[in-house]
Formats: sequence, structure tokens, C-alpha cells
Amino acid sequence: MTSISFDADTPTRAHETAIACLRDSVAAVLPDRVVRDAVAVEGDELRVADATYDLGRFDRVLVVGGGKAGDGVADALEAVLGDRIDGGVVVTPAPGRGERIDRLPGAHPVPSEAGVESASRIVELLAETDDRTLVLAVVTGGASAVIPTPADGISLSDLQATTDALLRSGAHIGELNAVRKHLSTLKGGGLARLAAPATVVGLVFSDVVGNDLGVVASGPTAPDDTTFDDALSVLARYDLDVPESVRDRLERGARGAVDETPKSDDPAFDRVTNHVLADAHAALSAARETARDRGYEPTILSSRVRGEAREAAKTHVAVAEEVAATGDPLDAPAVVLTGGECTVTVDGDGEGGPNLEYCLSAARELGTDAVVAAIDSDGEDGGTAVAGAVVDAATVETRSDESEAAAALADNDALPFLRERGRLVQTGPTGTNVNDLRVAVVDAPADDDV
Ligand SMILES: O=C(O)[C@H](O)CO
Repeated sequence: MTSISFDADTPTRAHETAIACLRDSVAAVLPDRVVRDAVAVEGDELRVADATYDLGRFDRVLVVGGGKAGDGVADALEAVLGDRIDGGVVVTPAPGRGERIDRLPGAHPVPSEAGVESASRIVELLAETDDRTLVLAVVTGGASAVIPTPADGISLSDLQATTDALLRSGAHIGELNAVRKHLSTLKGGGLARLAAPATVVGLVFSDVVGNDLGVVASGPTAPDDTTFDDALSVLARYDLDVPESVRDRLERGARGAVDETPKSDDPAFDRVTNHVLADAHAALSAARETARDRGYEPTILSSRVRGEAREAAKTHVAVAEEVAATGDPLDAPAVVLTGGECTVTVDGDGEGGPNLEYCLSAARELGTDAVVAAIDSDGEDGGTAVAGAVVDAATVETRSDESEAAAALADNDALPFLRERGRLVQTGPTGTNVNDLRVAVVDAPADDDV
């Protein structure tokens, strides 16, 4: 079994508990564990979650897709299905070596030339499918950038510029992907359309709040409920300056001059089933058990927290303070878990990401003796090389800490501030992705310690 090492300074038991919760939550959604639990073959029967598929009905089994968890999912599928797999292409940021499924490179968060090349291999493979083909589609967070297939008239650099503008705007992932789905071939149900009439089974690792299948990885195997008009509205809402070719395609699409993405009544979905195999709630559930085992009263407050990271942190801190002050909603010692997707509106020029900003903002707010930690489950917060941070009231203690912290937030530069104080959590790329995981640990008052 894969295990991920969490490098963080843990001076107290509360810090240790915070890190143990995060470590176990990530471990619970690592691809080998998830796939081995959810996928099995017995004779000709393939089980995926609570569904079964008769392998005897198919001449070929292909595996396509990718994203941040793509490599691990492909490894696990090779282990479970072995020579029942006839071929495949999985595109990931750090491709390993496959036995039966080719592993090819793609970049995140901005798409690359290599990604375009790799994605074209998926398109070629899908051109060979027929109604006796079973396509196992690996749909994992990050795939929107990692597997770019620019639509007609859109160049890679157009796609890169548009992605960059969207990422800096603070647009949420549903908005971002409404635009991306209308600029590419495989997204927005495009994979299902190219695979038809094959049977398609989507194996989904969700990094999207609420597991909206049309949004995770830009929904390659799901009907798209957004339109060209929606994509144009996103550009208007955030006042985005995008390349002329992009605006032109979206405007032509809105006039009906370009085919819409497939909607729920499209026959392309007649033989498609999607299974969400891992998400933030599953990860937090594992953390809840860890907290309980360590003697804390745990709760998952929500796996769906979203909004500007620095603001969301204040609510988490407020709940920790309430626990300490009144015992609501839980008596200390308590662990309050949240997950979801926070965004950062980039105004400055610094180094950071949503979880780093979350922690810095929490550290400024903390007026109680609690520990707050937050990570991106993929190990790379906001595209940095760190997963997140673990902070307490002493992280921002003096007046000069406070003015440095305020300046760091204003410049979106949380990482150096937290690094100087030894507060970073580093894991390296974890090989999975269920978005952000956060924990607040509130110890019992000193005479009632755990
Ligand atoms: O790839 C993407 O679109 C995001 O990670 C959401 O799944």
C-alpha cells in the first residue's frame, strides 16, 4: 500500500492530532486503496461499487482518462483486471510506467504542449471503439488542465491564456469549467460522445463540492448543463480579457453556429454510468475515526465549504472558539473537520494557495488555544510545492507578526510567512485529489487534558 509522509512541526499533541487526521484522510482516498475496495473481477463479472458488468459481452476493455490521481488508478486497475485490459492511455502530471495502460504526461494548472500530444492519443484510441468495447474512464481532479484537447480554431496558447485569466479571477470551479468545456473536445461529455456506442464506466475521484459530475475534470463522461451563453457570462462577470479566438468561438456558439456540448437527452449517454469512488467526505470520515481514536470528540462540520479562503477560515476559527468557550457544538477536547473548495482572488504577486491563505488568516484570528491545519489533498496547494500549513495562536502573536501577516495576505504571499515560522506541511504530490481538507483541534482546559 502506498503511504504518504507528512513533514510538519508538531510541538504539542493537538498539532500531532491535526496532522494525524490529515494524514489518515489522504490515506483513505489513495487510488490503490479506493480501487481495490470498489473494483473486483470474478470470472467474467466486473464489479464497480454496487454495479456489475459482464466482461463476456465485450471484445475489448480500454482504460482512458487521467488527472492527478490517474497514475495510481491505472496501477490499481492493472492490478485488479490484469490481462482483461486490452490497452489504454492515462494522462497525468507525473506519469509512471504502465503494464497494459500507457502513461503519458500533461501539465497542471496550465495545460502544456505535451498534454495536447498525450490527449490526442486518447482521442485516437476512442476512434477505435464499437458497441463491443468497454471503456473504463478514469476521471480525476486536475484533468481539465492535464488533458487538453483544444477545439477547432483554439490554439494551445489561447487555452493557456484563458486558463490563467480564469485561475486568477477567483471564479469558482463550476464557472471555470463552463468556459473550458466550451473550448475543448473531450470535456463536457465529449469523451462519452467519442466513445459511443461503447459502454463507458466512469471511475470518478471528485475534487468538486457536491460531486457534480458535469464539473469534476470538466465532466468528460457527463452531460453538460452549461451553455455557450453561460461561458460568455463567466467572462463578463469577471471582466476577463481572453484571446479573440476564444471570445469568437463562444459568441458563434451562443448564436448556434457551433455545436453545443451534449446534454442529458443525448444518446451518447445511453451506455454511460459514472461511479464516484472517492471524495472529500470519505477522506474526512477517516479523519473523524482518527480523532476519536485519539480521545477527541469529532465532527465533520461540512465537506462543502467554499468561498474566499481567508474569509472561510474565520468561520472555522469561530467554531473552534465556540467549542472552547461554551462547549457548542461539541465539548472539548474536540476536532472540527471541514473540506471543500476555497478560492483565492489574486491581487498580489506572492507565493501561496487557498490552504496557505486559509491558515494565515486563521492564525491572525485565533484568540483561543486551538490548532488549525489545512491542506490540498493533492499535496500542492495552489500549484506550490507545499500541501498547506498547521498554525496556532502563537503563529501571529506580536504586532510586527500581525503587520507582516497582513502584508503577506495583501500580496497573496502566505507561503514565505508560514515557512519562516516553520508552519508548513509538506507531503510531495500525493497521487490523489479530493480538494481541500481542514481540521481545528481544541484541547480540553488544562485540568481536564486528554
Ligand atoms: O480538473 C478540474 O476541472 C478540477 O480539478 C475539478 O475537477
